Amino acid sequence: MAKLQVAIDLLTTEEALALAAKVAPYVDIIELGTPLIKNMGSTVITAMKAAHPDKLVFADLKTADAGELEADIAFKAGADLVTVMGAAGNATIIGAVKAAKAHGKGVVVDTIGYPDRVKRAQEVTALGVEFVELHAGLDEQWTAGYSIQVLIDEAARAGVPVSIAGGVNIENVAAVIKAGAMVAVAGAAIYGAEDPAAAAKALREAIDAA
Ligand SMILES: O=C([C@H](O)CO)[C@H](O)[C@H](O)COP(=O)(O)O
Repeated sequence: MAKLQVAIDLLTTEEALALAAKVAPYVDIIELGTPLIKNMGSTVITAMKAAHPDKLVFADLKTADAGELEADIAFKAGADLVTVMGAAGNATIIGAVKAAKAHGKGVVVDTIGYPDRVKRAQEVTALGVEFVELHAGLDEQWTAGYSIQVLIDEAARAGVPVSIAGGVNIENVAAVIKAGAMVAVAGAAIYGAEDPAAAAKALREAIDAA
């Protein structure tokens, strides 16, 4: 069954916990966004895991170097999954995977900004990562001409476990799952909604029906 991941791009632990409390019944993975972790530090990871021990807590570290060290910090704080940049060297990804194995947790590679996301997804899967995030970041999404269809087409030909992030919403989530993504990541479509719980519920239902 495909998973729903809520990306919490809010800036304080208090706001993140409040949102997670509303949407937890409908999501499988709670992502602590990079700006949130940069603002609050690893304490937000600990607070979220304590509040939601039954959910996978995803620390969007976007590690670019010192993979083992940064991953170890997040796993010790309570993370189940951490991200490493696909643009990082293989040694960084291998280091993070080493830390994940030591903790019984996992690494996700984020392909943001990488020219050939599918090729990199196939390469890093061989390094032992859990899955690869085909990701158009917020800046890319705000660039004229952006369409999530690019990521949907990439997922369909990746042939390795992937998630899709970058503008997932109720209009396109079924296509995201039908393309083969094992995880649909939704940030603004949930935290920016008037009723985040209703938005998460609708996404969950659309995923289950796809
Ligand atoms: O990972 C993200 C970004 O780099 C900022 O942290 C977003 O959470 C992710 O792209 C989800 O985006 P939207 O669903 O488009 O809000």
